[in-house]
Amino acid sequence: MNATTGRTAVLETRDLAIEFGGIHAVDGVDLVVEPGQVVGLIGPNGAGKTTLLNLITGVYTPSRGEVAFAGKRVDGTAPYQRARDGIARTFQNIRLFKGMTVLEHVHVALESREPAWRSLTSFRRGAGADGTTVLGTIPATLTALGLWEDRDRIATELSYGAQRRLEIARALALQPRLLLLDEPAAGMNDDETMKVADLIRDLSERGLSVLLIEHNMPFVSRTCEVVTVINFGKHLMSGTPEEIRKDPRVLEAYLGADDE
Ligand SMILES: Nc1ncnc2c1ncn2[C@@H]1O[C@H](COP(=O)(O)OP(=O)(O)OP(=O)(O)O)[C@@H](O)[C@H]1O
Repeated sequence: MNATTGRTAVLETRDLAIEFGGIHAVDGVDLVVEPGQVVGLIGPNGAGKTTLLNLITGVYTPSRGEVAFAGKRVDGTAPYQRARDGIARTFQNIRLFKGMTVLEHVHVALESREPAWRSLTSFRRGAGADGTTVLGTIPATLTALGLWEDRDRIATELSYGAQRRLEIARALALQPRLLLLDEPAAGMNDDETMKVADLIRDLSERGLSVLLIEHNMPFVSRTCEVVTVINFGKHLMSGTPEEIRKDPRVLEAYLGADDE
């Protein structure tokens, strides 16, 4: 519970950590995402950003610390359970199915959303087995992502940017409360990048909470209210995009990295 707002955070990690054979990939990170907030996660290559997402989604089990989703501890639950609870994600490397159309990808996500017994008896957060997503209907979702015209095309034959947009559409079909995006703007041109940024703002205005990893600072500035910087697996600072851009600790972290 946030002492200032009195609201329960959608996501809260406390002292979250994992090590791989002596490498402290994530080392005691506290992170909060409030309802409807877009939080950016930045840091040099190898800082631990994707590993943090993998801890939040349950791909990895933490060596210490906690993950709470909507006020309830979820560390220890399986990734599929967290997805059903309302945590959806996209990946740094595009993961689409060969031979499947755009529309089929969204339908598969929709069908995986509920256990069969539950979709017969109830609906969750205003959506059941009726085909609704965060953006209303599937056509509305695909239209918002500029994919409706391409709905019958084989997904892997789309442009790289369109494939990334499809991953977001697919994640939205899970009707999440928290959307985790790993470099959503990678491979997109400037126009596509800004359209996706505006879409993310729109989603947050509809109440969706978003945690995103991104290196593209104009994109981060346009979408995120708060940015958290991690370096060597540790929380370095949090602030507005403007505060982050000016902070000497952040500049130093990036300059100190070989490949940034
Ligand atoms: N499964 C794993 N086994 C061993 N080491 C790992 C594993 N996953 C991540 N690491 C290590 O953890 C550290 C953090 O990696 P991670 O991919 O989380 O960084 P990142 O901030 O997402 O980097 P990038 O911006 O390059 O994607 C790196 O040193 C990486 O090599």
